[in-house]
Amino acid sequence: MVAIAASALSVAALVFIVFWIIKFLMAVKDYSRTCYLIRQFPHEPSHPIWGHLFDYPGPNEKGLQYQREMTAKYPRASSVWLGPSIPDNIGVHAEKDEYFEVFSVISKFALDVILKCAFSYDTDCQKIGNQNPYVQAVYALSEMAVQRYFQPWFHSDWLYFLTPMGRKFRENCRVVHKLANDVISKRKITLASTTVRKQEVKKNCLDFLDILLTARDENGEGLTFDEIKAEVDTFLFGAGHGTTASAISWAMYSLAQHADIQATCQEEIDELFKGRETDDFLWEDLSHLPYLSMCIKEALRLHSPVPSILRELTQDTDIDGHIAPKGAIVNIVIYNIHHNPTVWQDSLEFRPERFTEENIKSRNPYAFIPFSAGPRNCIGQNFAMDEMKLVLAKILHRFTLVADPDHKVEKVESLVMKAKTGIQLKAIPRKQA
Ligand code: HEM
Repeated sequence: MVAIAASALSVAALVFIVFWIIKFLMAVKDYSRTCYLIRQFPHEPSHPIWGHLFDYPGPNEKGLQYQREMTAKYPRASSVWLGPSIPDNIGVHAEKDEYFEVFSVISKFALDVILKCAFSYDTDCQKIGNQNPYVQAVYALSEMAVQRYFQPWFHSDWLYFLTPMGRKFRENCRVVHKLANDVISKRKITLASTTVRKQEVKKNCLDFLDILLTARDENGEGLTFDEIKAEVDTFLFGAGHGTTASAISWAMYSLAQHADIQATCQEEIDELFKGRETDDFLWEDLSHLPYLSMCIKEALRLHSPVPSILRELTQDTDIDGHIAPKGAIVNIVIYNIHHNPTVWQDSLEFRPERFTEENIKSRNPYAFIPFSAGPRNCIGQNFAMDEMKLVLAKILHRFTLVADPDHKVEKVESLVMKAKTGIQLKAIPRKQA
């Protein structure tokens, strides 16, 4: 009798242990999958209980192929919007002779740019600013995704969505997805019904959304609504606006800190305008700003707007004599690569001459990877470089930037590199400078 009870007890104990081992393995799997999903834009969970668990794994190869096509053709799409590409609010602060917080001004600008260039969509985030529920939701989601990432106990969807933060997250997802849905649906109708848009598409005046909606594979099949939405999300949140906002803000900060370097940029820009009647930039001007380009690259190195990326190993990999197993998630810290003392002497110094052609040639190409490297590198990098050149050239043509000497700027790693209490700069109109 005792023996039967003992063996029943050990079977129960065994079942209990196996149950917890399975639970543990599922939690580990859930964790790595969540890391992956958070790396993409955290789209709205498709199921009330399972949340993201059985959703599509972010943008697929077919979609990325279209994205690549778009970036190859982008000058035509975005040159339409070369005109107003200076952050409106800088002029307002300059008139009042006051310091302004750079991230908040530039990120609204960058959101306007990507919405306009990729989707021909006017939001005017710069004017409406934080009162716009859409802008609010975008910022809140970026913050929440980072908070969640650092709280592993919330990686499980069912627990997270029971919390007030999880519910707020979901609410914000709805706001954002409503906009994506509206933009796509409206364009579908315009494409189907207006000859003007069709002619534009024929003439190749495409924006990113046109490409997604009109592209067909070899069997004549297009992307589904959900696939298009995944691509729109990647462009808007995962990739196209926070990154550029961070890069422009930090470049402005470094230039403000180095009056001599800033002045050299201004001379280069003024030279372009000699003998011209308007101060509109031409598309060709972007290839005649070598010194400004060097400053931008040095800012990308020094501040690393995307500080780190994750990769899942598809095979056992020898890293410096240590074998990292297949399936492991590896964190590649771009910021550390950009501060490797064996490559970059005095790495915390802002020195644009590190990017003269000669210096670039003598360096390992993997020493500088702000846009990552390899087959999944940033497909928006040419667009981003042009956007940065254009906006910085426009700002420096009109203003001289000065940093607030009483404000301490401290880096804080988020999805993109930010400053703990922001960056405070003043823009002084150049005639008075
Ligand atoms: C200075 C600005 C930018 C920086 C520093 C940057 C950096 C990066 C990095 C490091 C990656 C690799 C991410 C990873 O592997 O986890 C990436 C991917 C990507 N970026 Fe950018 N990016 C910038 C601007 C943009 C812009 C403006 C767009 C869109 C117009 C864009 C679109 C993308 C897309 C779609 C991917 C995913 C590519 C893929 O998975 O194959 N990026 N970016």
